[in-house]
Amino acid sequence: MGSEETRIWLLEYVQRYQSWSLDSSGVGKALYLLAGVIFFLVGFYELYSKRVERMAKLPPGPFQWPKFGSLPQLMFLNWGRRTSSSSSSTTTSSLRSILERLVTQYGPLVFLHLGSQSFVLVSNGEMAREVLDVHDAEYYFRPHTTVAKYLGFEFNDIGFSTGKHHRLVRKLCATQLLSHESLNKYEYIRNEARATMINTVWKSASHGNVIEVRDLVLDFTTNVLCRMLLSRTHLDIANIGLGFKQETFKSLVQEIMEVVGKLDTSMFIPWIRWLDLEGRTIELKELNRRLVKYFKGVIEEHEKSLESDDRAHESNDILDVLLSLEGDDMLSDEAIMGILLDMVVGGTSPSSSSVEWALAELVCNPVILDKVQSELDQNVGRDCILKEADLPRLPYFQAVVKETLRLHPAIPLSLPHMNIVPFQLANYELPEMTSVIVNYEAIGRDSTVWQDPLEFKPERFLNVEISTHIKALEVLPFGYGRRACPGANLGLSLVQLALASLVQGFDWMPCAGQIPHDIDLIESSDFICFKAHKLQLLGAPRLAASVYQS
Ligand code: HEM
Repeated sequence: MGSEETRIWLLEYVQRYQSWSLDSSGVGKALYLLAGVIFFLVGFYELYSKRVERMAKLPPGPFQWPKFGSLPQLMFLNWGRRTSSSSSSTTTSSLRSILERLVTQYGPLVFLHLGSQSFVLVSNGEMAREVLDVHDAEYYFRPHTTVAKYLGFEFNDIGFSTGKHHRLVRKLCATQLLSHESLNKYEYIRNEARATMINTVWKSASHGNVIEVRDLVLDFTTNVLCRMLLSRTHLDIANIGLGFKQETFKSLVQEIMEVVGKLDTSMFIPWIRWLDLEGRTIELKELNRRLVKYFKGVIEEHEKSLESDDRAHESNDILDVLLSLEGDDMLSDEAIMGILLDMVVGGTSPSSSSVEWALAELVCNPVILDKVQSELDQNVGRDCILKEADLPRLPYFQAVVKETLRLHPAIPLSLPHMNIVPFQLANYELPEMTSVIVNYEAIGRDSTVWQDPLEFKPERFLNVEISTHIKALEVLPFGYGRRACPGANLGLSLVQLALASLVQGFDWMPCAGQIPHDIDLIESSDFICFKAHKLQLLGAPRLAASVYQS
């Protein structure tokens, strides 16, 4: 085609096009539509290719829908179904069985985008080391959730605070509140609370009553913690003249556990938080109001008592210590309330759940129970109840405790460990504000580390120090790094003292009509992993009557 011909063809073409575009018969509209579709597709391709590029750098995980991420799939997975493990009667909760499925499908690092929140689930020791050890400083932040605001007293407690304040309260825990000296100082409280517990079981057992192990041990741990912290048992709380009707700290803590355990939509879609669809914010505000009322009363009482001459130089309980801090260490009322609450919640339930699991495993495995009792008889005898100083001389009993903490970690999933800037994890790039959840339960049950991981076999800890396994990040019942449990030593003392005393003091058997095999080991799906059904047992005293009455 010559240039003149081309010019004419183009003119004709433009004229035809102009007539189309001016034509209202529909062809023009169709062209506009087509242009729109092309524009949209090009835009979508651009966006999608960037998304694919971005996602290629993320750990593997289920498909993400725009805006909702993987929420729809997780919601439609069968939350109620329980999966029985093949090699033991241990049964995982529905939530954790879903996570288990994700781990099987995608491996030890799973990326989940839920609503607008990013999560990474870490399920083996090697990956946990990256988060809790190598890059601990980058991953120790916590997201600012509604729970953190109201139960962390505006992020001033231990578990939800960060930065300078977190460093200060952790130092206080290590050097004063939960130090070895402090634990020694309060040994008499543990012994007195233990005596009450043993006496309660003895009375119930003499009447042939069924014993609810969880309630019993929760009473013991709450008594110890409340006395250490506030010099009062939880049962006193209704009497402090604050207008509470039969409010006990135990019931408050129970309510807290229930609210914390609930999943709510605004966790994943924060911009609908103001709607408070599930009414959770109202619940949390109300709990905060009652806690503040309670704690303020106790703080005032302690302040008055400290001002009086006789106690000014003598700190008796942990609240006294907190109120006596001076200079840079001085804490606000919010921080004091946060520390007290963290210690009661963190200290009571995990210790009680560990004792309940241990006793359930022992009754299910009578041969192991027998060995523990023989060891106690040989080393302590039957004329007196054991002392804490006897515990290091009971290696088989110690192995039972360690095995319980491995197989049934009280806190199976960590709180979120968050990075505030984008960060590299293994070969992946995690966007900022990703919440890393460490799956402590999966780490302790990793079949590449532990033989028969779902079997209760204390023998595996007989000749190996648990600290060796902890250093290798193969079992982490108390977490690791900056966010590791500050109350690990106290927790361990409570579990050991309660369990050893119950096993030395009584023979334990299932309720009438049951055999050991009937005791289920189904886990609850709560933040603290209790048995799904409370352990009910019959006890028979094995020591002289005078031991239970002292
Ligand atoms: C058997 C008993 C206990 C177990 C199994 C246990 C377990 C744990 C675990 C696994 C964590 C780390 C969570 C994470 O990685 O985010 C933790 C943190 C914590 N625990 Fe414990 N704990 C026990 C007893 C206690 C006691 C007795 C106290 C206090 C008196 C306590 C107070 C805390 C606090 C305040 C945190 C948060 C630490 C922080 O974020 O800096 N725990 N606990």
